[in-house]
Amino acid sequence: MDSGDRLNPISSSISYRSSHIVSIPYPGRGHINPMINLCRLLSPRIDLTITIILTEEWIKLISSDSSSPNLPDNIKVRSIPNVLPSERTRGNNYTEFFEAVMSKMADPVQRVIDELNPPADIVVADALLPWIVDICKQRNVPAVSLWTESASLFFALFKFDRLDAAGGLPEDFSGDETLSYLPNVSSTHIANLLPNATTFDILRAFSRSYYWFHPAHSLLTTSFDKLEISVMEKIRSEFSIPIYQIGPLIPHNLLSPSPKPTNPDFSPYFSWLDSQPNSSVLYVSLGSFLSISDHQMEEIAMGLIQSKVKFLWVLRDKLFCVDKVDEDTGFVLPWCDQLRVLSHSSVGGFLTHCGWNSTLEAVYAGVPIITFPLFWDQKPNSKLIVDDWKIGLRLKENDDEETVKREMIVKKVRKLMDFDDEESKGMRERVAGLKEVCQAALEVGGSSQQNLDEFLQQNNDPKATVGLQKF
Ligand SMILES: O=c1ccn([C@@H]2O[C@H](COP(=O)(O)OP(=O)(O)O[C@H]3O[C@H](CO)[C@@H](O)[C@H](O)[C@H]3O)[C@@H](O)[C@H]2O)c(=O)[nH]1
Repeated sequence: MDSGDRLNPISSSISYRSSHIVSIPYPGRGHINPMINLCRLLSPRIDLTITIILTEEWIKLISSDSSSPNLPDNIKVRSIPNVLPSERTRGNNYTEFFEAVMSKMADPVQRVIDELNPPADIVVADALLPWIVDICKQRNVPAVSLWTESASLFFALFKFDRLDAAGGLPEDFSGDETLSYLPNVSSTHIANLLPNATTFDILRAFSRSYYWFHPAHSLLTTSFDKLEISVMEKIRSEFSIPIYQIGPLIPHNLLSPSPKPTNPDFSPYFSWLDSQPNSSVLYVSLGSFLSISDHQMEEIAMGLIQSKVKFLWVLRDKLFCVDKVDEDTGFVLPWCDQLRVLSHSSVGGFLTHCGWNSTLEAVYAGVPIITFPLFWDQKPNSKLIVDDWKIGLRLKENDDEETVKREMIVKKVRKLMDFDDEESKGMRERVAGLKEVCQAALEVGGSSQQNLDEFLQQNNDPKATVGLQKF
């Protein structure tokens, strides 16, 4: 993308009466989930068709997810071939995956866009897909960017890119340099944004790839108005395009009614959760694609068991020490309906890798957190959780520690789940406060709903204002 692209809005003068929205998520769970939730929110609001473009592999993965109900009739899914490394191995070589997304997805996506009938009136694409700019420009279709990470990270990358473009980063960059300009966030070592960041080429590629929101028509974020106020003010002062905080984009409207044992969607872990005392269970999930060493897994398993706190643990492939886990200890399973689990009355804590969706889901459910960030935005997210919002504890006391030992896991788990512990009580109170603000944002007339309405009104669609229903 040249510097001109950064300054010239695509089709900013077009007023579109959107009848066909084409949605293109980045091919990863943490991006597809919020994009699909956005489509679900839009679908009843205006008279439109929505087409979501996914790889064949992702279509299979989504349709096998029993916790996710069928899409409304006006949302269609179109496939592109599996031109990327498989989701099952994505975590093994993230750089290779990212490069494939940058170089191999654009052609099949534009072929699908060109086949659509009726044609696309507007494209909503993940902020990580910069090639969408040229596709939209060539077809004179407005493009909207969806940002699925924190506003703080957005601002960090913006500043990083500025510094880089102005030659402000040293040649012998080591990663030890800090990003110290984030309002409300204490300084972050750049190396902390990536695992093994001995060079910053990938960070550069990431920060460049975000830059298509300069020519975008508008920017949607999965955050909500009162969560990251000062950093959002800074972002707004730097960008001329409209920015709408419409999150969290989580399936909260699908939470009720809860599945009953007679329902085919009912899974045994709900019965197990139902049988536990209030706020007694620690929910453990370390994300959808990154792997942890076997040794670390073993320490986590033994730490959880020795803590004597009951746990529900999502383990995707390897079932560690499962033979030692019975119903009096915990419950181990490969996948769950996470938002429903976090919202269950027996869940009182969350040990998480701090993906932004998981973070927002914990805030929505009012559950305090033990942070165990692995990669990318997860370290800054952990910082927000522990230092700024003060709703969680770090699992690692020392960042240089290679493996967190079982003794530390026992200590942190017991502390978080101890209702008499003053620090833990404080965290519970603060997360309950955030929960209220978050749920209010999603209510009828709440800020996220109003912002979504404003976004729709920006399209000059006369039907856009009728959508004031609960979403
Ligand atoms: O058993 C499970 C486990 C996860 N989830 C859902 O999967 C999503 C996971 O998203 P997230 O918590 O953001 O984690 P990742 O999939 O790891 O997300 C990637 O994308 C995020 C958004 O860009 C980034 O913040 C993360 O760092 C990046 O790893 C959430 O909606 C969870 O509710 C389930 O439904 N069931």
